Amino acid sequence: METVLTIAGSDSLAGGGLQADLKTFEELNVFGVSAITSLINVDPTGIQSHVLSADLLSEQLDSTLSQLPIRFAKIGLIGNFSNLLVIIKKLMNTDIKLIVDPVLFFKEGAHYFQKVYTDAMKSLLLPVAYLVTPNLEEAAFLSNVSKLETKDDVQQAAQKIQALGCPNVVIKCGSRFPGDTAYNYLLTESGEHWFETPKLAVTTTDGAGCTFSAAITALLARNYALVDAVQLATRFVYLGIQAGIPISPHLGSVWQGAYRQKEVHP
Ligand SMILES: Nc1ncnc2c1ncn2[C@@H]1O[C@H](COP(=O)(O)OP(=O)(O)O)[C@@H](O)[C@H]1O
Ligand SMILES: Cc1ncc(COP(=O)(O)O)c(N)n1
Repeated sequence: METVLTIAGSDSLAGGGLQADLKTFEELNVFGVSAITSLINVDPTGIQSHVLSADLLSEQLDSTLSQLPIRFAKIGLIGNFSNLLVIIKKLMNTDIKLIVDPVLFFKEGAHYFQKVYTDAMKSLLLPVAYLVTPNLEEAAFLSNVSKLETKDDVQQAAQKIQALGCPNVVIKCGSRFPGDTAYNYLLTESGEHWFETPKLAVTTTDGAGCTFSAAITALLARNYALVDAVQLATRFVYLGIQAGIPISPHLGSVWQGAYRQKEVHP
């Protein structure tokens, strides 16, 4: 069985973050290990974040990378500039393929990141990544395209993000995009693909982005082609949102077990 690594924050409500990643890995038949960057608490007042030290992150990365044959790693919430530098230092001269979920704009509440951090994400992390999976707000931020309201806007933003040095980009249009359809747009060096599902009128989308990106990571580790991995990840997260766990009138978590229950697996 393939071992995949998530470098992410902990979300105590377990919708997103490393909990979502590890559950998704388990459901998709890869063995998940983790390096924790930070602890996040989501409550009705917003998000509280506690970033772990660079030394603690470094030790976890050494432990996993030195003892396990890892070919794919997913990077979620990093939290600050020093932890971003640790990740770059440990991973850039390896053959590990990096799937980066930027986690700059949360739907669970507002959170501010320093410019030195967001600049480093653009100039240091994306150029060494294999795939980046921004949500609509992150895509607008990374591409400097102010409004993503049409499919043309999304295509243009993906091209600009690709130009930062990451060969493959998936923009998750999700609930933020106008209309009744939830789109994912994949741009690779050899072409483009749209994936779509009906938009669900539910609040159980905490963890949707993490789950989607983790599903792609697991499937790539199982040698799926990127297009097929994005296709199946779209289905996996759709079912997870549909069967999600409501927490408050505004918030609920994706349930990663939905795909196992609904689909027949050979
Ligand atoms: N309302 C929705 N209905 C159906 N699918 C959705 C909905 N919201 C999000 N998704 C799916 O969840 C994935 C994550 O999207 P999104 O919630 O925008 O990302 P993030 O969690 O990073 O903000 C999308 O790719 C999309 O497939
Ligand atoms: C530690 C952590 N990282 C990321 C998210 C966002 O999750 P999503 O964008 O998938 O809703 C989260 N809730 N917690």
